[in-house]
Amino acid sequence: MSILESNEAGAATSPRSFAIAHQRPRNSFVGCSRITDYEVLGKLGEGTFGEVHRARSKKTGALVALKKIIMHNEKDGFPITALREIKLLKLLSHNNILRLEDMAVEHPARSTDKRKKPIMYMVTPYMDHDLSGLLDNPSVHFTEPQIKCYMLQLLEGLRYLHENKILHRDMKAANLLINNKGILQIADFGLARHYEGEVPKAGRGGGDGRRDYTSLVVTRWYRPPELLMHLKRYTTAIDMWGVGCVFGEMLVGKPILAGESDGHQLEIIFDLCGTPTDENMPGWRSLPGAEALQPRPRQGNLSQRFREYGSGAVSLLRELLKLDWRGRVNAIDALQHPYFRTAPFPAKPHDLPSFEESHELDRRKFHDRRAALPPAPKGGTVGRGPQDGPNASFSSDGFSSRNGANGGRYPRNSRGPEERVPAWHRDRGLPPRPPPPAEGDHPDGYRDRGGGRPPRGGGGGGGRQDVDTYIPSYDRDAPRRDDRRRRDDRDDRRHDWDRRREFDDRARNSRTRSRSRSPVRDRDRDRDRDRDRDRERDLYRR
Ligand SMILES: Nc1ncnc2c1ncn2[C@@H]1O[C@H](COP(=O)(O)OP(=O)(O)OP(=O)(O)O)[C@@H](O)[C@H]1O
Repeated sequence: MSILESNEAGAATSPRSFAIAHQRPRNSFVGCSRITDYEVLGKLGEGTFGEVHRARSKKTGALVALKKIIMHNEKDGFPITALREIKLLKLLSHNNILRLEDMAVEHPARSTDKRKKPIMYMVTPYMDHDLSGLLDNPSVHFTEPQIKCYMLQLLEGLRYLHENKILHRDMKAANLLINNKGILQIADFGLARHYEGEVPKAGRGGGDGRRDYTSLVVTRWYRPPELLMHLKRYTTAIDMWGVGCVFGEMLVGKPILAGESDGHQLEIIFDLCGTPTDENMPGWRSLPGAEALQPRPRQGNLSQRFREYGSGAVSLLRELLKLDWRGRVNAIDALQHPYFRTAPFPAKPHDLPSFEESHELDRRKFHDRRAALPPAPKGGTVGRGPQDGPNASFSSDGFSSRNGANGGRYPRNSRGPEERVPAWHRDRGLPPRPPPPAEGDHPDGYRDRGGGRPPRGGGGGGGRQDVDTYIPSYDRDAPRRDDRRRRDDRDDRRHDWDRRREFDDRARNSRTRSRSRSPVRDRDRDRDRDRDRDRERDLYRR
């Protein structure tokens, strides 16, 4: 039975039946503890919600992660997005879904301001890594059996979510947590919601959507073409596209579709998957965001770009990155793909090696470590081939397969100009900081067309393709991955003016935060970004 029971018309029933249908044992959620029940050990990451800390339970001795719930606008009360995440996580029970174990409350000290509200923390088991942090660690090398093992777990988790009528809507490497027992868990349900369409069935792809949702979901690099073209009646297939991006990222060691704006994102998708046609993406022309599109005809270079990872990987990637969302493979079928039944076979989680912790904040450490490695001799990498260097495996398309995935099996035939640069000298593809949305853009992705009202109807809002709908945040000192989405688009039930206000505050803060006090450092950083941008552009032009 589905967690979210639906009536005959397919509409959601009450939260009560939602909870009744839930199988999770009662004793698996403590309820509300005090923060003093935990010993805080250090910061792991900074999300849009707030900081995430590592801690130890004083009662059980278990290591946990405490995610602080930030009240962006205190007078609005507890954020609805956090409530959604808590509600969903309390109900979910699967080995590949992060488990919410407790909520902890921190009361302000008596002497302080009486108007201060208590701070709430979500308590989840501590996971040693997030996938993007792990991929940033220059000493980590994924093997093909390992990639298969993570992929199977990811697909199992997603099959469970989709069967239970839940859309994750923020599938990305940073939201996949991995522990040193080889277990992968899907995290961050701040954007997740109940799905009211048909659950996926074997051999039937994602099917058709039944109702409209906001199209401003999913971090840009992992956002499928139908969302970039503002389809509102979307399906579970949006999460499957994200799985395809994560799969490609595990193969090459860095994000495979790192767009700099929504328009650029579509362009690089077309480079990889081909230009949409009535055959490969039926109905695309009538999507609101496709009105102004005149894409240059291309066949797509997916097979060529991923050739070195073998035909099985290419075939699965093709299924996951299908432009046609109705025909895109679902999790049930992806789990049956021959890729997982051909040698080298998937590893068992307990057979995987353990790694040094890698979280969002560790990335700075890896960044510094990579910078400290000896520079490559100019014009070549003599003595630093795949066998010699710590991560020296190169790819002809300019995407570093620095994992040396499959224990050095990859890549086979790469002999392009980029391979003259050692992998550790190549960034994982950080784009320059995109500009904030143009004046008049609404935070949920539609543009004000004079009347100031959102467009109506099945397709939702058409937006300008050169407008960013997601403002990433960067580290103070170093540019960081652009896979962190602003959180203010998370609640499609909030009023637009609330979101606008929160969005403006956030954009202002992130602008101030991103400038350091040192003009020299700012200048160097801007120069680095420009260089990275030029390099990325060159890569995409190929
Ligand atoms: N249970 C956990 N164990 C270890 N690290 C964790 C855990 N939960 C979160 N983290 C770390 O904290 C980071 C931010 O967590 P999370 O994505 O849940 O926050 P968020 O506010 O939703 O972030 P975002 O703004 O990216 O959506 C993660 O990428 C991960 O590095």
